[in-house]
Amino acid sequence: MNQTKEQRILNFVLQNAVRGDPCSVLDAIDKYCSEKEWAMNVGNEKGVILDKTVEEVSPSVALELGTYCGYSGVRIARLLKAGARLLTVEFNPEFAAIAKQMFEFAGVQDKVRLLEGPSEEIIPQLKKKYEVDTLDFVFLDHWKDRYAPDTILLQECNLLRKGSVLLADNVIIPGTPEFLNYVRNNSHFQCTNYPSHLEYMKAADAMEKAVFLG
Ligand SMILES: CCc1ncnc2c1ncn2[C@@H]1O[C@H](/C=C/CNC(=O)c2cc(-c3ccc(F)cc3)cc(O)c2O)[C@@H](O)[C@H]1O
Ligand SMILES: [Mg+2]
Repeated sequence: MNQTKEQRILNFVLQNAVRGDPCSVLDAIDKYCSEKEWAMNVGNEKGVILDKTVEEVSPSVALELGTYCGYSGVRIARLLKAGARLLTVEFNPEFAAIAKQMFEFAGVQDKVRLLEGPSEEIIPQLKKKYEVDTLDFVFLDHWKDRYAPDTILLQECNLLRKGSVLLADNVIIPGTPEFLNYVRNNSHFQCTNYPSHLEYMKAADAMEKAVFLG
């Protein structure tokens, strides 16, 4: 049976990274995806913006929408303080299986909980089923037309508190126009744009930070 690209990425990590060393896992994924096969990981340039935002927020409870192979999940989890946790949502079972192995190899599995299913089903379960009060940080990197409806759903479920930070990938390419219009024209959000580049490419991309003002 032919391997998928995501399986090839995981195998490259298993053979080239160091078990228990999250940075070596990130470096291996970036090396493979820049030299062999492009993949939609947030990458190292936008990854630094993600790192700085996570360090600034120092979240106790973080949510990621769109796990994919687990690159940004490893990136976020490696920076979490003792006792803090990352909930990451993925509805493709194959990608979820890859990401789980990625988290275990990186040694961050105790900080990460992968929730399998579509975000619109998982988000309303976070309080009761996953014992979330409010979210300190949310990384949006799933289907781009889901950013806006899920941001609204997070508010409807009372999962955001004064100061909750949303960070959205790809606001230029592929683009998230509905989300940008929503948060930038909403007095309950304070927005900041971070110009960067598409992972592993020269094309311009950007991330948008939207702080919920309560
Ligand atoms: C139903 C809600 C819902 N619930 C749960 N999981 C969900 C979900 N919707 C999606 N997923 C999973 O998230 C991941 C998808 C991520 C989608 N990301 C891009 O499309 C993207 C594209 C480019 C790019 C491509 C081609 C170019 F030419 C340029 C740029 C660059 C980027 O950084 C990108 O993130 C997959 O694992 C889905 O299974
Ligand atoms: Mg992305």
